[in-house]
Amino acid sequence: EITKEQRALMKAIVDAYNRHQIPQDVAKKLLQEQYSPEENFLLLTEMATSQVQVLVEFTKNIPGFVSLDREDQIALLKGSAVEAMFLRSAQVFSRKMPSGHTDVLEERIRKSGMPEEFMTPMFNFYKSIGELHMVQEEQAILTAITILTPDRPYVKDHQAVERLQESMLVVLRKLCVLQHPQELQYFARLLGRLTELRTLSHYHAEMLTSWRMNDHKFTPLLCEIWDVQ
Ligand SMILES: CC(C)c1onc(-c2c(Cl)cccc2Cl)c1COc1ccc(-c2ccc3c(C(=O)O)csc3c2)cc1
Repeated sequence: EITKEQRALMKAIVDAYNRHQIPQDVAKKLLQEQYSPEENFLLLTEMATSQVQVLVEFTKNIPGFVSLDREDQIALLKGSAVEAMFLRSAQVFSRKMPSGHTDVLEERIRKSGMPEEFMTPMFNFYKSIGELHMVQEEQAILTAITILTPDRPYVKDHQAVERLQESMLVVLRKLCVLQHPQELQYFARLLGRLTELRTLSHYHAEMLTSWRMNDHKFTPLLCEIWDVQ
């Protein structure tokens, strides 16, 4: 019962999601570089910077996004970047990466000078995403839904964003019923992860502050999207 235009919407989002990925040479660095807190932090910074670039390209391909008010587009990207990156890196964790990327990413995050108290919620989230066994379409649409969240700071035209998010929520709900017929509450569980993402995003803001305290440097792109420095 997915309509023609809903299928077109889903295809556009999934194609954009697959088209825009971290370049292999950047991802491969996870395996190559040394292990020291400084080296790990630098690598993670490079990953995040590359991921933000990928995220911007993906977002521009979400049907209707570029027709939104320009300033609202920026507000949505800034407000959702961390959450979208948690979703993306969570999928890296749950996907048994070839050549052991997964534990390498965990290893580097654990030894990057990140304050201990953020590790537990972060890795609990990664585990809870892994347990969902999301198909690629669900991952792509859930990321788009996260980006098109109307109540981000400084968004002016709530309505316009809500309309776009609404149409994607409808598609996601139908997809969940089709992909996970046994699990009646699967869609509700997926949305529950979005709530968890908000909490992680608040933790992340504190993490940034504590990193800046012991003067960790970020790239210009990250400074801009996270309003630091
Ligand atoms: C500035 C830096 C220290 C930082 O601050 N907070 C976070 C941060 C952390 Cl530590 C966790 C979650 C979110 C953020 Cl922003 C980070 C690191 O952010 C990352 C963002 C994205 C990846 C990431 C994505 C995709 C892929 C793929 C793939 O797609 O094939 C293969 S390898 C890989 C790696 C890793 C780390």
